[in-house]
Amino acid sequence: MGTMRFADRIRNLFGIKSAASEELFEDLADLLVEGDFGAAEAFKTVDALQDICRKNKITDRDKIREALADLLKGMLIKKDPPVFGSNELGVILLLGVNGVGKTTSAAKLANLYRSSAGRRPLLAAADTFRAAAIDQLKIHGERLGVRVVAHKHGGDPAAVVYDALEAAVSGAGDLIIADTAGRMHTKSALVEELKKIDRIVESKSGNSRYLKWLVLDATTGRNALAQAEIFHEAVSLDGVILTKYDSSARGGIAFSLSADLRLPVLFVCDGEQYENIAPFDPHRYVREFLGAEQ
Ligand SMILES: Nc1nc2c(ncn2[C@@H]2O[C@H](COP(=O)(O)OP(=O)(O)OP(=O)(O)O)[C@@H](O)[C@H]2O)c(=O)[nH]1
Repeated sequence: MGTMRFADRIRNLFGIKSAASEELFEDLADLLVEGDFGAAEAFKTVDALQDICRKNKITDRDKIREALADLLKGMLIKKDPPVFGSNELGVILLLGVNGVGKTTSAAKLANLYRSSAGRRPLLAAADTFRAAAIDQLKIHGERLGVRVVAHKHGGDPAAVVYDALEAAVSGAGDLIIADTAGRMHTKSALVEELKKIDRIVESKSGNSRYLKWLVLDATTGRNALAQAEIFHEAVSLDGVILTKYDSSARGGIAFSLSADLRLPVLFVCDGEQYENIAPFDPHRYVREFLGAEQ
């Protein structure tokens, strides 16, 4: 992405004092591609922007930027995070490759839903492939005072979720947040395992509200979209959590997730602390993407 932050470059592009030219739109298309847009989508967006500018006789760069902001906002699927009913059991399966921040996000969600919605979360350590993942979730559980349902390393992850469901039904909690494996011996083994967990939760969750969220590292660019495609195809996702949004290397993956996969971003995480999670705010996301000052 070069040495200059993407947001700074976008800001520079619109900061030039001359009137808009064909070149501005060409540079913008290039920048959008660097900001995690697919090439086709970047050109489509810039074409639409040029149309709007022509129709409305907009030539001022500030006004073009405003039109772009509206266009980008319109691309994003807006979906509020779920509010669970008072007698409703929620089951959230967190998916994603290793290192994206799944375990941390599970802990953040447990903390958030407990403090803001009065839920009684249960963490389920369904990444049994990596011993450290189980330990890490247990540490979060101890720190937060949240019960962690775990089996031994190498155990059956579907059985862990099953146990968490039994525990919840017998009164131990009303929101299961399950951490799953991000890596196995092969990609197909991982996909098969996730499908199996999905089948079991689907069949055992009865009247509960079962949701599948993918955790994506906002700094991994188009690679994040490739991950989303694989997981979405395997288990049909309900939404995305974007992590590491505090990094300057973040791009605009939410646009492609909306445009290509019709997947909403539900939460954005911007740090390692439990409080560093917030519902996705399209307005703010677009502002920051376009290099607005914080
Ligand atoms: N800066 C920043 N760091 C984060 C964020 N979320 C998670 N991390 C860090 O990213 C690293 C990986 O997070 P984990 O939660 O262990 O990731 P995981 O996806 O569970 O990965 P595995 O346990 O390896 O499967 C940790 O050092 C986290 O503290 C975030 O929003 N911002």
